Amino acid sequence: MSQNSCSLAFVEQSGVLQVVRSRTLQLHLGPGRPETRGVGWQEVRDGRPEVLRLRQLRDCDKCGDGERFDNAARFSDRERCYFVEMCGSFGDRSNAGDNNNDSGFSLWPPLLASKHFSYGQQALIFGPYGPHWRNMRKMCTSELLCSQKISSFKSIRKEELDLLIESVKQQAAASGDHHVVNLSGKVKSFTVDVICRMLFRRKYVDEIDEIGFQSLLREVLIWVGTPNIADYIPQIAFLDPNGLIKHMKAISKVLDEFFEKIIEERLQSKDENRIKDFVDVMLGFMESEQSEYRIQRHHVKAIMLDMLAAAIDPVAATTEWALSQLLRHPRVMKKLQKELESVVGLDRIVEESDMDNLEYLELVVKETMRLHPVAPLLAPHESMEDCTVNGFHIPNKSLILVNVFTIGRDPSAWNDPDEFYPERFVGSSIDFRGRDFQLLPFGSGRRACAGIQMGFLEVRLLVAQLVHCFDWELPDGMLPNELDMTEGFSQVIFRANPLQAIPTKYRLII
Ligand code: HEM
Repeated sequence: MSQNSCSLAFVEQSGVLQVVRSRTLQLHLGPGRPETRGVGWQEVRDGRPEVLRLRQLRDCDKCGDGERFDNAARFSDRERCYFVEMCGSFGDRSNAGDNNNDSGFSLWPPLLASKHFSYGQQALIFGPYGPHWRNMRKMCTSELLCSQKISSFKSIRKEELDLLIESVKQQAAASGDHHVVNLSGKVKSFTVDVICRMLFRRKYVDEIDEIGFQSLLREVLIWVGTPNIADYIPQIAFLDPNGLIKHMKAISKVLDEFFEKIIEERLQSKDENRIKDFVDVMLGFMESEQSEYRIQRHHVKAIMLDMLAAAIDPVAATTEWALSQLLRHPRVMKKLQKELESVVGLDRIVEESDMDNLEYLELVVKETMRLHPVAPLLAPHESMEDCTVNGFHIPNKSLILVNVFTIGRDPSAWNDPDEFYPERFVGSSIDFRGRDFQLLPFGSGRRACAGIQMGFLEVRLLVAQLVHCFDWELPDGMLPNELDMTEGFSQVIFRANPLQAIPTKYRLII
């Protein structure tokens, strides 16, 4: 019998697991849907129950495939895992009694991938909570992802949106009324190009770049998401048991050379008049003695990689799901188009300044993020101190997985939870910024998404432009309710198959 199953047997026989289960069931039953809510919090003293639990969840919820959850389960060598399915149990910042666990859950478990792709956990994502992380987080939120900086890149977003709309128009014109557009691909290209221009002012396209930039990024995300035996058993990491470390080292070397080239070019050219991109801003801090941000060259590179990893897929996936839901719900699509007609008209394109007046658009995006949180278990968190949640003791160094997918479909929190119905938010104060625990697409607390403002803006812009400029139809006479909504696997939950649709009419009169 392996050591793991031995300890499991001991735990089962000694009744510890049972006690924990029944105590959990009696006292802490989560409000999750019946088929998944066996426990609100589950304590696991061995890896296997956790893996089982995640598999059950996958089977019941269909919110991703096995690999996704195997990834989460790879930390199962840890002594304990807590699986959060309860609204109101995670990161409550109200300081109300024992629900204030934000500081307790601010760590991310150290993975080997984070060592190789984060310059030894020197960046924001993967960075251990502490003074350096706080300094990096402050720099990112106050200097790079703040409102002022984001709006300084307005012209970039406009240029890229114009290019997107023009390319759809041209494709449609070239092949008549029935040209099928790969909306997923278009949206993804937009997000890549925008973040590249914000970061280092250039677009990197596979065909023209010898490194194959997008492929490289894809590789990083794949390796970060691939279960690594060395994460289970750190003692054998030096043997590189499934060869991942060798691959990660090779990719991080190529990336490092790429980032070095960008930094060198930048240090050589001193054009003071241009709008400062993220690299300019960070190099400015690096060179300044007075800067409050203690940052060195490897931090600049680590943040570049963070931004590329964090800004592309979540925006692309959320937009893809929003457009899919609109195609499945012609009533909602028409209502959104009506709003765009009345707020913007048909004689000009949507501008960023219109966003605040497009209330229904906001509801559509909120409802999309409720049903399709692109990180359904968020990132794995780790407790950094003993704490108590709803009377349940969580020891230090426990893995915390928050099932925002189930929370977003919890029937005790939402009427008709599986329905796509944006109107449910009319007159409701529920927001997605981490204070309302029914809706946590960006996480909550100190480790919540640092790019909420930019992400929310980009998703609304993309959806608004595509729906304002064109009428859409599904290919091959497919009916709206026949559109496949199966989720695929990646670090972020995209559609399993790209979203394809036909732009049947250009609606604007310009
Ligand atoms: C709709 C778009 C987006 C969604 C749904 C989203 C969602 C998330 C989620 C769920 C997390 C993990 C939170 C946790 O585990 O508690 C996260 C982290 C993060 N996101 Fe986003 N994100 C989006 C867009 C962006 C954008 C555009 C950026 C900008 C670069 C960004 C930057 C980050 C960063 C830096 C972190 C790590 C924060 C930390 O560890 O302190 N995100 N995001």
